[in-house]
Amino acid sequence: SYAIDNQAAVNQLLPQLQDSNILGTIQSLSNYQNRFYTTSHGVNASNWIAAQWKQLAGNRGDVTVEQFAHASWPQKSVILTIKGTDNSAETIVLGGHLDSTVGSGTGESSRAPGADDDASGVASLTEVIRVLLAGNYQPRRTIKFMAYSAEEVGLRGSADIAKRFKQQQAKVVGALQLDMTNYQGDAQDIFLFTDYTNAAQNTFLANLAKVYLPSLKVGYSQCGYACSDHASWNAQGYAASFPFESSFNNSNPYIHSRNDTLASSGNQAKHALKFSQLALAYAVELGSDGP
Ligand SMILES: N[C@H](Cc1ccc(I)cc1)C(=O)NO
Ligand SMILES: [Zn+2]
Ligand SMILES: [Zn+2]
Repeated sequence: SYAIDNQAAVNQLLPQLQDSNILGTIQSLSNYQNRFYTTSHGVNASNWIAAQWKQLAGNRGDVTVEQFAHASWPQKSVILTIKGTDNSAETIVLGGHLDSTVGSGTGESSRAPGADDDASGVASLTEVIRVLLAGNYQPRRTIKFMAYSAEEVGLRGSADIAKRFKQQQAKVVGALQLDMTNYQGDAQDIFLFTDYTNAAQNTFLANLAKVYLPSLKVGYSQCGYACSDHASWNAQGYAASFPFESSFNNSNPYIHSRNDTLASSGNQAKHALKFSQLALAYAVELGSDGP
């Protein structure tokens, strides 16, 4: 059940989320020449995220960081796990993709900053990790944060991982995807996508926004195709959701080009902060449910 019954914990943690940290992470990630799944820069960016998340993990015994190696390309996905206390068999997944592209023909020397697509999503998630761990939050369910490789070439990193989880009969209660969180194309703040997602979980997210983020306007939209990694979890029968920065018609025109920079999103991360807030509420409300 999608009960909203952890106001104390969520309201204590929400104010600690800071857009300045999100901005810094987007800047660092978009400084790589590109983060394409087959280049040295792409491999380095994955290693940088793993190092950042390891730093945030500190010496918490219930937190591990691993890199998930993919068989046929060099860029690894990154997974941070906060092991649950008394309901650790049930897992919540929050993801974004770490790779970037400027379309077909992207190679070693291509300039693909990918600030919005999807450094913004990885940065939004990294700030949630920082606050959960700094606040010494201990979930009852296991929470996994994932930075996927090779999303731009067919959701390949998340497909590998979701298939592995299904093979292992993992009990994934829900998966949330953050892909493009920082370009505000519309007056509304957050758009919940209704295709390749789970309707009940989408309603839960809309309710979380109503309770915890009452000043935010929530809209709905569709991609019309499997447009990000939520579709990999959906394909394996898991409940997936995809809160997005804008409506389909007003989406960021700069993506998949060298102009997908922080400057194209107004040199700010205030829009991305909203997604950290929603993701934190989602992680704590779902993460705090017992067996
Ligand atoms: N196609 C997706 C981006 C994307 C997703 C939704 C909408 I609406 C517009 C654009 C992509 O490139 N993900 O990396
Ligand atoms: Zn993307
Ligand atoms: Zn993309």
